[in-house]
Amino acid sequence: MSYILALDQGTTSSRAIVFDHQGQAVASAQQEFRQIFPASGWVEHDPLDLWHSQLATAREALQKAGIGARDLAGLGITNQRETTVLWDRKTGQPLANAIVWQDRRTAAMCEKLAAAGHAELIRARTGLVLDSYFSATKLAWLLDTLPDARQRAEAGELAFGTVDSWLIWQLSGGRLHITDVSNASRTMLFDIHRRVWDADILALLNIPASLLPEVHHSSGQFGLTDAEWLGAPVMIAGIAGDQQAALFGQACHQPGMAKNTYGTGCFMLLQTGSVARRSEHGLLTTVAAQGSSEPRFALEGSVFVGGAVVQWLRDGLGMVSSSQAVEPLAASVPDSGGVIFVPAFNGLGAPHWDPHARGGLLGLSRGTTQAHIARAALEGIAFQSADLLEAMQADAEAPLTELRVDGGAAANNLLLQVQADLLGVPVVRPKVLETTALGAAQLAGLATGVYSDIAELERCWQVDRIFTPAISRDEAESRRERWRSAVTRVQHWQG
Ligand SMILES: Nc1ncnc2c1ncn2[C@@H]1O[C@H](COP(=O)(O)OP(=O)(O)O)[C@@H](O)[C@H]1O
Ligand SMILES: O=P(O)(O)OC[C@H](O)CO
Repeated sequence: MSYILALDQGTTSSRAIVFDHQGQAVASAQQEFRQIFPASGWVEHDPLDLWHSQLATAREALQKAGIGARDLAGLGITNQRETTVLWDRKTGQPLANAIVWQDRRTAAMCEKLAAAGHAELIRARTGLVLDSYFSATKLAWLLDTLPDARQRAEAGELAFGTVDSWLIWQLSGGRLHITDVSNASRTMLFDIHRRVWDADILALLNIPASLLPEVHHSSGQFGLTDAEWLGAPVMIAGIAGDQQAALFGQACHQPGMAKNTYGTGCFMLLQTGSVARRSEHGLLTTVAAQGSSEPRFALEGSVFVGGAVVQWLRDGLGMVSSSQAVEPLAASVPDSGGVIFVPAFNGLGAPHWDPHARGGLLGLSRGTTQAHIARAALEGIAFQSADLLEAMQADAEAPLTELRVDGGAAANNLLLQVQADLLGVPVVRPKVLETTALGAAQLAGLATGVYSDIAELERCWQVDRIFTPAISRDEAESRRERWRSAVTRVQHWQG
């Protein structure tokens, strides 16, 4: 009974990992699913794809581990955040595709709200910048657009959830409609200080409260899955948004510790303990995963396109056959040959918050090759993260001494070396790169007695490799100046 199953429902794939009581991954499974791009700046997922791929990977991981559901002490769920699902409470069927966090269709709605003077209230209550990134305006858009949706919502027939809620609803056969504080804090509907859904913001967007899930801590015995899914009921004991789960799995429990995850996007989180610090530099205040009743907060910088730029080189341009192949290609040239790639495919997130920016490849010359573009793409990921760290350093009480990293693209050594060079602080990669799933497993393990306390989790975290800065600060600053100049050229591109 000392295994834990972590379900990690990410933007591009669903993963399931079985961890043992020492936090070692015993078996894992992964499935990619369809990305739907119905219009420029729109991104959707089919909620049933999310559920089916997640269930299939859970079954496969158990099978590979050679264990059954009865061997599990519990299950932890972590997920792409903000992505908005609306479904029928009676049939469990989604009313529409999920609107993905990257989707910008509600940018105009946000601009209207800002023009009407609501940004400050939203900032003060939710810790967030008024932006289409978050669930609130996506849900309002669904209610405005789908026939009868608002009326049916008012009649209590519909349920809203981020992906954690959606999966838990399915896993529990519709018995549980819940979420945790870290996911709730990304909806732009949640008062992070009082820890309740915010009645004023709900009224502003005309969202009926009956749609919303119950909010819990991130660790606890929340309820059992139906036996039919995994062969026996399993206790759902951990829930957290993927970035907060990664902060937890990276053992960034002490205020001042930070991690950056290089997945589809890049997400840098700084643990601020019990203090909900307000950023003066374009970052978000968010709720960290909560292992106990003590509230925990973080400062977050979110970049919309990180590893996704590599996926675009692979799938959009056919330049590489796999994401891994980008590293040798980029390393085949000593620098980007003056090319700067600003991957603002869906606008720019922190610290710029510009939904109208679009991607730009600047500094092309007749001598530019695929290798230069590949290198510029990796540098573009690192430059964006450097902008986040600069904002964080400006907001933080003490300078950061290291940055812990994880996520799919953190396997790329060249990217992490460029990152350390630009930041001027060591970049530290842990042995377990699946820190998101690990964090979810740890939250579930704390609630089910597999782990005794946070100190035990801190002892399990181990370094794989440290990347130390290898260029002068002057050199780093001059490269970043070129980057900043490129960013100004792609801002406000799409009217
Ligand atoms: N070796 C690599 N170099 C650069 N990018 C990579 C590499 N391996 C994976 N990626 C990128 O990382 C992303 C996948 O990371 P992952 O953490 O699985 O993302 P998510 O949780 O957002 O689905 C993809 O966008 C992929 O292109
Ligand atoms: O699926 P990921 O790992 O790219 O994470 C997505 C974030 O949660 C979006 O805020």
